[in-house]
Amino acid sequence: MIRVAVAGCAGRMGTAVVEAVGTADDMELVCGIDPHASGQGEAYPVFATIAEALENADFDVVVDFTQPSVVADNLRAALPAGVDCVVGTTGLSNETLEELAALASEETCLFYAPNFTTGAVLMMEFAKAAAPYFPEAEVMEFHHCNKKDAPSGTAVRTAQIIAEAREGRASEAPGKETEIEGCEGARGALVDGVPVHSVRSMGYVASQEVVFGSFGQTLSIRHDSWDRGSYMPGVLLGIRSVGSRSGLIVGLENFMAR
Ligand SMILES: NC(=O)C1=CN([C@@H]2O[C@H](COP(=O)(O)OP(=O)(O)OC[C@H]3O[C@@H](n4cnc5c(N)ncnc54)[C@H](OP(=O)(O)O)[C@@H]3O)[C@@H](O)[C@H]2O)C=CC1
Ligand SMILES: O=C(O)C1=N[C@H](C(=O)O)C[C@H](O)C1
Repeated sequence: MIRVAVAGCAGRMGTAVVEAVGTADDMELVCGIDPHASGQGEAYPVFATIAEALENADFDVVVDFTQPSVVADNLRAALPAGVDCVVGTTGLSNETLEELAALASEETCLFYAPNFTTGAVLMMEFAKAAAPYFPEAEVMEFHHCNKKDAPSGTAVRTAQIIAEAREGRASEAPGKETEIEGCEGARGALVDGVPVHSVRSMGYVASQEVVFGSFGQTLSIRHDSWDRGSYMPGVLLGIRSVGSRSGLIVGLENFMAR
């Protein structure tokens, strides 16, 4: 049995992870961690902080779906204690992830996936394949209005992948210099030179469209998550995979079978 703790267990994603882990035959939900969970009605122990959980419970893996402002401190506590970390919380830079991974004991794994759906992973792979053939690329992402970070982690990763595949070639489309005074932001945020546009609205869970442009043609690659259940097979795959890996691993593609 893989012994699992879920940080952010009272949140939108944490609630779904608790349920998914609870139904997996090879996993045991040891505890939740969330400062605002009541700890009363839950069928499992809940601690307010990861420090309390590490002191009072024994688990192999912590799954973190908390907030950009707290995830780094959670990892700073878990990694030196030899607990493998499966991280979905977005907002950490590659540099911070590398610094945190250096705190891990030798056999411990820090796994971060900006998106746990197979569809989004494929969207990014298709974008990587298309990028060298198109002079222009823009990323539009659409999320529920309670999301705390913008751009999304998926959009940041997609822009990085496109920039790498373009090998430094800059976009030829008119850029931020064309924004009208007082309307700055109209051309989006530049992430590694790729404009990213973030929409926040009721009605969405998470969607992203990557639009590539060339002479007389566009190519649109779109992915939609309409239910948080879409992330759960990827989260469970991450939990099952980290025990046999060590160091920093970024992206669900590292564990997906072909
Ligand atoms: N990688 C992926 O595939 C996905 C990633 N995400 C990311 O996951 C993160 C969480 O998203 P979502 O579930 O919507 O957010 P929520 O705000 O619904 O959930 C976060 C939970 O974490 C709690 N929390 C706050 N501080 C701590 C702490 N120190 N320790 C433990 N728990 C804490 C919050 O409590 P309180 O609200 O009371 O502060 C809340 O209950 C975001 O960064 C989001 O971008 C989301 C979906 C998919
Ligand atoms: O906050 C969310 O909901 C999501 N966050 C992740 C991100 O920032 O990319 C993954 C997915 O888009 C849902």
